[in-house]
Amino acid sequence: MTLDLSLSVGDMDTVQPLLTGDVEPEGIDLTPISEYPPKRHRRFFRHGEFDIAEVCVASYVSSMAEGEDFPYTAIPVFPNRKFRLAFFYKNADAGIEEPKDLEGKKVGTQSWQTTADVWVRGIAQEHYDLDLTEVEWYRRREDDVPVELPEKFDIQRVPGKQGGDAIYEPRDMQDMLFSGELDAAMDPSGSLFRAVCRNDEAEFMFADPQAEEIEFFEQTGMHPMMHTVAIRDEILEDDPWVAVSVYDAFSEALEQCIQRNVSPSSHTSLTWNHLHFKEQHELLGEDAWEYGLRPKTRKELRTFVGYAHDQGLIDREYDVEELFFETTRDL
Ligand SMILES: O=C(O)c1ccc(O)c(O)c1
Repeated sequence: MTLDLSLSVGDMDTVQPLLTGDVEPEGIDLTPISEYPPKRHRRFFRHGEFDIAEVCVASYVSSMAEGEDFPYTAIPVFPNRKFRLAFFYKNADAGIEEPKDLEGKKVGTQSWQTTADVWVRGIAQEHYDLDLTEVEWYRRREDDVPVELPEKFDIQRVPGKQGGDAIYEPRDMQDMLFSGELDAAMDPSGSLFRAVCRNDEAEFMFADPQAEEIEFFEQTGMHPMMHTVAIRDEILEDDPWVAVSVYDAFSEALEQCIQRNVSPSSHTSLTWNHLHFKEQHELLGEDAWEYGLRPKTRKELRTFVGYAHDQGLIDREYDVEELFFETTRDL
């Protein structure tokens, strides 16, 4: 007998074979649903949709707070990794040379719990000496897993488009950054990236973000994970084999993705994709996208948990093992 389960993931190449049905987890008849990250995370964490979902690591660790009983557990699969220093922008006239100059300034972020922004804030603090408590933060969205944030952080809501009793809709971060109402902003969605590439009012925080990211990798060996995969506990309680079956399916999908990327074939309009992949492989190593709890991934998770703790998202620094379903800790 097979189980009928729903799965929501993004549309990244790492998970495409699960969306197309080219890869099917053993014993499971999957209904795959592709959904854009913030909406997918909200639907899973707030509304309990989907049996299995690719989710934001920060909201997942926040859901583990003592006394809370969120009904899902992750497996060590990380379909989306990015350095994110290229997703950090400044107003061109704000007089910001380096992240430390953001002390006393206004900085936009998505939700406090957006994993990409947790990484960027943590790296800015650890590697660029930015005191996060000295920044005036503006967030666009409430966190998907509500937590009480420490008062030492000055976090305000981005002003709404309309005043009065109108339903709150945050003002556009691009307008606020370009006009100088925000001195800097973080945006993992890519919409500020496109705007910054086309306009002079704002710039990348780092003059050469790719060089900055490569240096970060050379110093730390980390390729930050954005997402993990969570499964509803009621399924794992009845059928614990689902965890390894889903892990294996994500691993097979990743392998197929890598095989496509290395081939100079006709599946992409990126003319130099195979050469770009070769360059990435030489820079980041064979395990750039590894799944499972190997030493590199353990370091990334420990660092992330430390950042999440420093930033008030979790009340203690969880051990890496605690984060994942028991049978998937040693795969
Ligand atoms: O909050 C966002 O916009 C956003 C965008 C892309 C992501 O991968 C993500 O996790 C969040």
